Amino acid sequence: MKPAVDSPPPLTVRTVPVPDPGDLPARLPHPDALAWIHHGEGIVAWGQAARTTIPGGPDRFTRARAWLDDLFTTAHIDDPLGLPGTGPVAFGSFTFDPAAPGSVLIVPRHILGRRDGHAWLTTIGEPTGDPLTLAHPPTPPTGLRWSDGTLTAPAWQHAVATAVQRIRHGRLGKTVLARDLTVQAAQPIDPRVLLDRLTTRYPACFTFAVDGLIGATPELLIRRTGDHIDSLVLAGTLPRGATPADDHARAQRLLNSPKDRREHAYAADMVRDALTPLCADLHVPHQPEILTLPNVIHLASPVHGTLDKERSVLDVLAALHPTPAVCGTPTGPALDLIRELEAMDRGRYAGPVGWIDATGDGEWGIALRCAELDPADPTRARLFAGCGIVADSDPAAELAEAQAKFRPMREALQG
Ligand SMILES: C=C(O[C@H]1C=CC=C(C(=O)O)[C@@H]1O)C(=O)O
Repeated sequence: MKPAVDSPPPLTVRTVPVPDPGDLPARLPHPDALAWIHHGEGIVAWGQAARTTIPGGPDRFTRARAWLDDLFTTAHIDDPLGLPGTGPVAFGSFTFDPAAPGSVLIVPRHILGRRDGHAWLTTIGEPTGDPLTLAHPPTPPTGLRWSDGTLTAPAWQHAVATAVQRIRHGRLGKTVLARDLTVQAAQPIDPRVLLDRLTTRYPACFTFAVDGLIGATPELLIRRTGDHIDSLVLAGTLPRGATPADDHARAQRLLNSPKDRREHAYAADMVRDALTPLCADLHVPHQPEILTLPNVIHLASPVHGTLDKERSVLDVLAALHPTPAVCGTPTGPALDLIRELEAMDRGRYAGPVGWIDATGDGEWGIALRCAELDPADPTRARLFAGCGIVADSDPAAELAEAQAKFRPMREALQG
């Protein structure tokens, strides 16, 4: 069965080179923004030429791919640049829980991109005047009121303590527990303000916006460029220190912490196991390195490989999600424990988020450090943060880590 879709007529797609557009979020003409930006480069987009929602189920990535193949293979494409992200593109965001509905793919009407000295504008369907002149300055959110989400901080610490007990006495090595916060603003929250603040403050992260899910994730799940793939596995975290010397000491502590190294190894090993059958060669470092962000320090393993045959970025993504960075090890029992102890619907938090073009190239992150606007009331949003839990995790330290992971989005909202 195919996903529930409108069946659009064949797409007409035209990509043209444009002068350097400068700051990408500043070019978005209205709040209904799509974005993927890293170190100031990437794509922003608006309008909808086609859209599908994908039900939960083990075949959801295959369904997504089938829908895109139909759309892109029948499209009339004029793309003199032929770069990753030129021609037609779909933005996507999948729910964390494979059984949950709510995953979405959107093919925008207008895509503005900048990469490696090239800039382009892609228009899908009939041109609608000059979309680059439509920008209106967005208004920052005001009157913010914060509340606990599903669990209070003490209740969440209790859930962490329960997870630790289950891990010590069961066959589970690791799980990942998240909590949510809610925020209420006086007016609808404009994603462009959040994108602007996140790209400025977290340039090394992948800043994204897809259908009201906005964030800046440091974790690259998979990038495909031709037959080359990259991934950045993260797990093991400390909040930033107060001084450079303190940061240095914390980085050493992280590298030498058996608890954090174990937490990281679960994630890196799973990514290696999932990618090995898809690759002609694969490099996963033996030791993690340190990634320092403005709010936290992570253990990080950059992974690179060459695919053994033609595979879309979605095929690779299907083999990876959910990794132990957001779920645990083994996957099934870890997922069951998350469903039981978090007592909330993660929605698209911790799911894959990114873009794919007609050649199968694309970049997908794990949707972390993010907020989801309430589709029924855009003055409201839910923020999420989670932590890997292993046998020797300390609930108070995990709470402090989660607070540090909320910071990018809290501050993007607060100014
Ligand atoms: C689940 C989150 O982070 C994951 C990614 C990096 C480090 C993590 C950790 O050290 O716990 C988490 O596995 C989150 O930010 O909500």
